[in-house]
Amino acid sequence: MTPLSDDAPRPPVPDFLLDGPRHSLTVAGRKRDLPSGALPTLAERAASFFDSHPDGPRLLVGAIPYDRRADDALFQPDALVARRWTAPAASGGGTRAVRVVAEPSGAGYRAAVAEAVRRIQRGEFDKIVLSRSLRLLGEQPHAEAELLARLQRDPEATVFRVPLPARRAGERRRLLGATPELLLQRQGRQVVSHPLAGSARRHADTARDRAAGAALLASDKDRREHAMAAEMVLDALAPYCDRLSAPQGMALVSTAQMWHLGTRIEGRLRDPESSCAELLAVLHPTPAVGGMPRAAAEAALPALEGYDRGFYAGAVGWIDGAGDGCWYLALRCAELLDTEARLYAGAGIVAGSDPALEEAETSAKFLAMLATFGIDESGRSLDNAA
Ligand SMILES: C=C(O[C@H]1C=CC=C(C(=O)O)[C@@H]1O)C(=O)O
Repeated sequence: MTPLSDDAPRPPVPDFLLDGPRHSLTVAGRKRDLPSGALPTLAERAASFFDSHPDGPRLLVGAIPYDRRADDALFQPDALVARRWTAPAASGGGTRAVRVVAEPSGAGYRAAVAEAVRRIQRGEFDKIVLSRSLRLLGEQPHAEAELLARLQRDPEATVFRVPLPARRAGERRRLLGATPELLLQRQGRQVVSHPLAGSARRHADTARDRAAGAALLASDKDRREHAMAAEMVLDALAPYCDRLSAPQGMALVSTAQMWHLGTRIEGRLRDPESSCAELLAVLHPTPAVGGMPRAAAEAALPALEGYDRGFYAGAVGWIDGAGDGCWYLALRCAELLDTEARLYAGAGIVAGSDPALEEAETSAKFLAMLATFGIDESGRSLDNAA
């Protein structure tokens, strides 16, 4: 990738940020947008972009939406910021009053899960990830720097902030969150993907927390849910690799709030010309966010969820002129508009899934993001919690 420049400005809120235990990138300024398009055309658009703009940086950052046919949002930055971004000291802005509107309602979500389980029993598909959303309606714009600083408190998650295309004149739209899941990293001939699926809420009490992790690792439902995601990633990468393995097998992965089942997959590309964008087009969406088989789950998803996911469960990251790149799934996130934030969380549904437990799992996945707003799921301030 383009070398870092130490004199690049350090913005109060970066134009694009990816900051986690294994990868970190901050950029300032937006030089040019990549003409948008669907994921299968990304590799071709990126190649022609770098050909026609040799001035650099040879880097594109941004987001791809959940729907692989919908337009992505990538841009070439003015500069890379050398130092790790942390919120400016006096960013201020604590908890603000917000009203929480669940879309769908809890009952609506449980009904969708029950319907998905019936369809799985009928053999329409084996797995589908169903999400629900919470709209946080406030009276003042959200303090973005403060939200990002709070997200950065979890050392296991990768914090991201990315601007999204406006849907109407004057709209300021961006996505921020703290994701646990690496979709794809390509560095030279090395590729890594770390699919997660199967989840349990963590606990403050150490013994209870360990027991929750151990129960997850032993859960047949969660292991089946996970295996479908890991196998699809292995199958998708296999034709591109001359070596491909999951050295540690299925293992526990944690964030501050959640346990997950994860399989770290590492491979070596057969053809050094296979670019990150080309591989993304094959991988996305994996059954960690979509379903299995992909086409049947995709066809059922819009009616079961009742909304367009937009960039939630898409991916955020970068690609460069050498074909390298690094992309994380856009999970545990909020789409910020002026005074509104929309949060999303999903859960993998397989045979035997229980609607109430899946709803509880999505509530647990909302915890990290809600805590950054200082509220619980019903909008009560955490500062006043007994
Ligand atoms: C779809 C989400 O999580 C995915 C990642 C990890 C575990 C998952 C699960 O157990 O269902 C999901 O596949 C989300 O956080 O919205």
